[in-house]
Amino acid sequence: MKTHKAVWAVLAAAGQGRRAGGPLPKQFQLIAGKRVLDWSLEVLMAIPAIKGVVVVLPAADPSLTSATIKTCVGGATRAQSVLEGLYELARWGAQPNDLVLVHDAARPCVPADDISRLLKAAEYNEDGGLLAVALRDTLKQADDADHAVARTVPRAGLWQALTPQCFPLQRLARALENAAGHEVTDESDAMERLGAKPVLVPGSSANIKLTYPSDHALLEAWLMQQQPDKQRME
Ligand SMILES: Nc1ccn([C@@H]2O[C@H](COP(=O)(O)OP(=O)(O)OP(=O)(O)O)[C@@H](O)[C@H]2O)c(=O)n1
Ligand SMILES: C[C@](O)(CO)[C@H](O)COP(=O)(O)O
Repeated sequence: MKTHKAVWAVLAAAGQGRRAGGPLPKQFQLIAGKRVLDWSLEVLMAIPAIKGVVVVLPAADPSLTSATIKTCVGGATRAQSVLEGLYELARWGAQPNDLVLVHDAARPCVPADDISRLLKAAEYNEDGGLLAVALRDTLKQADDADHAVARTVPRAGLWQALTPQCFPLQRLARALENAAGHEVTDESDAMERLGAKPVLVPGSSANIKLTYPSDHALLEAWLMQQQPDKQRME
């Protein structure tokens, strides 16, 4: 049964991008003619069900604000930044049972279709859900000392978590508050700690996160395909 009302989004863009390097945090770097953050925001804004988006930034910047976009300042960890985004949504008028899509600004290639399928799944599962990709390569556990293989890990049932991840606002806020002081790298982990069983929604393997400098070229190739006119000009 459908239990939720409006749908909102939080775009996490308050990180420092240490692993990606560069003169600016990765979400502000230009790829295929646009900031990574703007590519990601554009996908969210194209989903008709989304009522409003809170963009969580490293420092105040009202320039992104519009009737459907608000901004707030994030925290030291991704979890703290997302929590700030949820508080901003509540101040904006979002209701406790409303659904919130949380997306990494550093994942600009997420297909809109994947988000729509995630929303449908989360609307019918009270514990929410997340986009994910089933592990496809053989998995090795390394011996920390010298990178020798300690063992092969059975990969059946293992998935890589992507974003967006989608949960009811109030339960997600409580889960992230409860996880304070623990290392939680995604919303699902915080929810799982409270006993939730979010549903895994198979997503596109193109939805990679800009994490290391070598990811830049992959993202650029994908995003250029979305912009055939620009590709022809260059
Ligand atoms: N305190 C933080 C940390 C991360 N993020 C956001 O969460 C997303 C995914 O996080 P990650 O790839 O770990 O980004 P960074 O923390 O910026 O990267 P790094 O760990 O390399 O510094 C990014 O869009 C990032 O801007 C955030 O909003 N607030
Ligand atoms: C939320 C996330 O993108 C899911 O894969 C990821 O956990 C972000 O943090 P990480 O530090 O890059 O793992």
